[in-house]
Amino acid sequence: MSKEFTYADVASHASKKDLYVVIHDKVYDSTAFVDEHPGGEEVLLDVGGQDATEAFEDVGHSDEAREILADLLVGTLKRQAGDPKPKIAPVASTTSSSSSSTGLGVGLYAVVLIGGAAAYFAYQYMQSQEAQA
Ligand code: HEM
Repeated sequence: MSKEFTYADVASHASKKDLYVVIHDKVYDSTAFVDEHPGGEEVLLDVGGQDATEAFEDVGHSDEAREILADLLVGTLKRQAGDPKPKIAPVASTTSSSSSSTGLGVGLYAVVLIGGAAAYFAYQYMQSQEAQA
């Protein structure tokens, strides 16, 4: 069974020699990895003892990076009243991108409808011009 940490527990591990980060509500001990991080130690130290989900996901880390994470796992985050809200999960961004593609679908539908209507009125106009001639 994995250990549970509160935010306060995690926040007490914020130094280079003892560095925990939270990503997607899981707690990772990144101490051994700081020096090896291809993105540099600075960025990791910046999020030490905090929720690094957004920072981690913004970079678009590879599957290999996620495998490294799995090895650093020490437990899960136990949220308490008053804790900061969870940072945006990738699931949420997938949902929003799929909903925006639905938006495009509706948009295209509207373009076809409006285009059709415009063609119809243009046709009517041409007919009336011909009638006048
Ligand atoms: C313990 C958590 C983390 C692990 C295990 C990790 C792992 C890695 C790995 C393996 C790479 C190489 C590229 C790749 O495979 O995606 C990488 C690159 C990078 N990481 Fe992280 N990372 C962590 C957290 C972070 C955080 C919190 C930031 C904050 C912004 C960050 C910023 C970067 C950047 C900017 C690069 C690109 C470096 C480059 O291509 O020059 N990483 N990371």
